[in-house]
Amino acid sequence: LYRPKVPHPPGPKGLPVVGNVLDMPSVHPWETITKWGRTWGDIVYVNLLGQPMVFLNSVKAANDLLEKKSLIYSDRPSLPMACDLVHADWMIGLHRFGDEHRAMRKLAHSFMGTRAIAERFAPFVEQETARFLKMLLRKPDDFAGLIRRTAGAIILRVTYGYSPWESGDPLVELVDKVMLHFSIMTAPKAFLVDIFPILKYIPAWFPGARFKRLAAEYAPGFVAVAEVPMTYVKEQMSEGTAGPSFVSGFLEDGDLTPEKEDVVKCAAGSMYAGGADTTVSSVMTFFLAMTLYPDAQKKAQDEIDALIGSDRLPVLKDRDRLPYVNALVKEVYRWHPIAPLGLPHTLSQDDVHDGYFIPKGTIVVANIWGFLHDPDAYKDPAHFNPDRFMGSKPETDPVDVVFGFGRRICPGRYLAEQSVWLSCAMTLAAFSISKAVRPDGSVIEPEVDFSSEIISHAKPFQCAISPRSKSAEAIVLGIQ
Ligand code: HEM
Repeated sequence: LYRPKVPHPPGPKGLPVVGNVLDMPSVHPWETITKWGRTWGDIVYVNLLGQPMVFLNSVKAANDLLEKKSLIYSDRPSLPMACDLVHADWMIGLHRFGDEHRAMRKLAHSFMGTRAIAERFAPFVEQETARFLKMLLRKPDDFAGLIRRTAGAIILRVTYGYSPWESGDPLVELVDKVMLHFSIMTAPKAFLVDIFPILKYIPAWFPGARFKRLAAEYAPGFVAVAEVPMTYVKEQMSEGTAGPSFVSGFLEDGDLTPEKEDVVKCAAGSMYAGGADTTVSSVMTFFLAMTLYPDAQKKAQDEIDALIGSDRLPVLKDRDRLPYVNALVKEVYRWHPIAPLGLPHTLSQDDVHDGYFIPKGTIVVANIWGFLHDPDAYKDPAHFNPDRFMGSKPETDPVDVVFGFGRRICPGRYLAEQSVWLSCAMTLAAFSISKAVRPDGSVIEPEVDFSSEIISHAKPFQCAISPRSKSAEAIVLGIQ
């Protein structure tokens, strides 16, 4: 039968066998992919050691493939290290597309899948964020640790009814370790076994099989992150002391089968892991931006003073009343999206799109950073400027893309939006953030750089954090 040859989408020409491996930088790959977009167009095709990959360089291309054709563009890559050796693929984010994934997402959706449902969490988010301010007053230099603890506290409270300790909490530390390993394992072709899957069968003592020993080291954390908090809820329930939570709500159901309990455990563990490291990155970016852009900070504080007053802290109900603060939070998401390349999707059957052939198994990556730094959509994109979202012709809302696409869109987005907004608004109301100063009076310029992992973080930086006024300090001291 005659079949006309349909070409792959255009892309940089690679070398025989290894393909484009040498073209793919490990530092800030989104910048190179954006350049490829300028040369090759919205859909760029590359081959990494025989693995076809497609990079989407416009919101339209991401919507056309990942939203409109989401039935076939919603699988995840099979990662031999993460999935076959560490067995981390019980997590929603790594789980193959199909009935189990759908069942976990359904549970997560019923728990936090709409803005209205997520609003039930407002009291927890407000209480934990207010506690964050109180701890920040005492330990301003530990702002990074306190941001991490607060994200952990919010997700652990809503998912398991667990309140972590102020520092050194075992569950916060456990999930941090697990997410570090998650980042390492999800870097493209991070381990030899990801390039040559057959290697998963060699014994751990074999020369070059370091990945096997690492897999054995990582695996228990991925079991514990699902089991330990689940056991905690069960113990609390048997003692009659369990607070309301996602897990206790389901465990109270008399008809719970062991299979359904397993789905609850995996969905809960996925939310706990997904919520631990993500909002942290956005709030750190907020602190960095406030250190560097005092005018934006002052404008937001003036708005809070004028519209909320200085005798109380903003709460989630104030969101619609603070347009500049809202614009500033949007700019935090845009300036540095926490997942610059989202999470990779995988195509589950051959597709022909716009005259190009994309084979089954292609890894499809949305260049979210590129969308949000496109000079045609955002004027002077490297500059942190909340005003771009004000006025009668605001630039496009980054929230439309930062949480991903289609049937894989972030299930925690409404909780995330609440947490990030409140951390920014409450911090702005109570504190002033500026560049740190050395004992000799010289100013410490923070380095503006972000890590290149799948969840990208601002590199550690210093800033000075102090209460804005005596009355702000008194309000923070009065927090319970
Ligand atoms: C600023 C905060 C956050 C951002 C920007 C963010 C962004 C994302 C993105 C881009 C994806 C990949 C979507 C795709 O594949 O197209 C994702 C997936 C996911 N997120 Fe979030 N996220 C955030 C916070 C959270 C929180 C707080 C939770 C948990 C409560 C969470 C849980 C998850 C899970 C479980 C997945 C995997 C979904 C799947 O594969 O079906 N995220 N997120």
